[in-house]
Amino acid sequence: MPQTITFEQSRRVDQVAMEHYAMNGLVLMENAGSAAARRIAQLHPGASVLILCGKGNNGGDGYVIARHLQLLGCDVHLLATATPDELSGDAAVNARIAARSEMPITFVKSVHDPDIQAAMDAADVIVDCLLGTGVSGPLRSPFQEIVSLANAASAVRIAMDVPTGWPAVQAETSDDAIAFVADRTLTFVAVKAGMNENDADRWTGVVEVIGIGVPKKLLDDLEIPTA
Ligand SMILES: NC(=O)C1=CN([C@@H]2O[C@H](COP(=O)(O)OP(=O)(O)OC[C@H]3O[C@@H](n4cnc5c(N)ncnc54)[C@H](O)[C@@H]3O)[C@@H](O)[C@H]2O)[C@H](O)CC1
Ligand SMILES: [K+]
Repeated sequence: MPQTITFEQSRRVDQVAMEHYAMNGLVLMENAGSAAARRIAQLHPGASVLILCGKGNNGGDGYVIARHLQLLGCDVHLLATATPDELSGDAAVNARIAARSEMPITFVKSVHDPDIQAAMDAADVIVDCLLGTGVSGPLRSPFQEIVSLANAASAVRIAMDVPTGWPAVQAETSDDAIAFVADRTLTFVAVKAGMNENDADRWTGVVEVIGIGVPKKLLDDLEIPTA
């Protein structure tokens, strides 16, 4: 049994769950986000949490996490790199729920917006939902700037699925590649390839696996460790 899975294998889990098992992507995102929120609230009860949301489903997870953290007694603030109308699919659904729930959301128009630094300074915990397994290459603006501001903040940093920018910085694809420096990474389904090699823990911190509720047979068939 492989102890880690590749990004491709992780995306395959999603695909098989939705295509072969007819699981709705919203169910997977809700399972992922609610389990992550429970773990974050357990680690940091009553914390003020800033959730950084990108444009894909990693960002979508962030809106689910925000909703469940509020229910678990945390103060949440969302920093969104896109408006709900700029999102698609499951991420757009959860971004709209967050907006209609009147959760505090700051939309990144300029990285020099003083509200961004203020939100970073006010946070006890910063959750990285900017980029997950859909990342390709070194971070493009404004992700680089947002990650740099987060890395300079005093908050505890938690990465969802993978630290944003880690694959590029691990591969050292360019000397200006940067990545989110997490104290802890909550990764979905299984530890990702490379997380237990070299000095990955410089960016991942402590790595924990979060299940997303797909059938055990699916994981067994894909030879993904379940315990
Ligand atoms: N089975 C599971 O593990 C589940 C995973 N979930 C989450 O979904 C993400 C993967 O979502 P996806 O939409 O495929 O990709 P991302 O959210 O990582 O981002 C894609 C988005 O970002 C842009 N982008 C790509 N590279 C860069 C870059 N270098 N700089 C800036 N922007 C970049 C790209 O254009 C897209 O717009 C997974 O990680 C999990 O968090 C499900 O939610 C639950 C089940
Ligand atoms: K991330």
